[in-house]
Amino acid sequence: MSGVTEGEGSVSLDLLKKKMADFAKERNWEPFHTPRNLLLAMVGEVGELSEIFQWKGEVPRGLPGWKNEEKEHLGEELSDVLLYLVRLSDICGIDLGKAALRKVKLNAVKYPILCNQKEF
Ligand SMILES: Nc1ccn([C@H]2C[C@H](O)[C@@H](COP(=O)(O)OP(=O)(O)OP(=O)(O)O)O2)c(=O)n1
Repeated sequence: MSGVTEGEGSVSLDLLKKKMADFAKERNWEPFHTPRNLLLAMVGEVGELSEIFQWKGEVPRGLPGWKNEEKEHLGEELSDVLLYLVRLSDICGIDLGKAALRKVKLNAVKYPILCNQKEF
């Protein structure tokens, strides 16, 4: 792995991957970080993320009116989902960044821009 730094700028998937690997190793939790366990943990966190929006009705973009604590909580749950996804990909030997870029390309082929959408 190269270029794993913790600067003020953007955060790389490689950095998160290393952080999660170190976290598990330092605690001797590697045996528990199996694909199935990580998948179930991630789905659990998706549930916690869903609870934040549950019963709120439609929420406008940017979350106007939300308290700082609510936004911080949202950031925590989004992060839990991302971290487990990164770890799951790593454990499965999938380069998540590469796979996602490939998928973006596939999506563009599957859903071409139509003429009447270009000015949107
Ligand atoms: N075996 C574990 C347990 C936790 N974590 C890490 C990944 C997640 O980012 C976070 C999840 O921790 P919790 O299970 O304590 O979940 P929450 O932080 O959501 O706490 P709570 O469920 O109490 O709200 O910790 C991990 O990598 N491996």
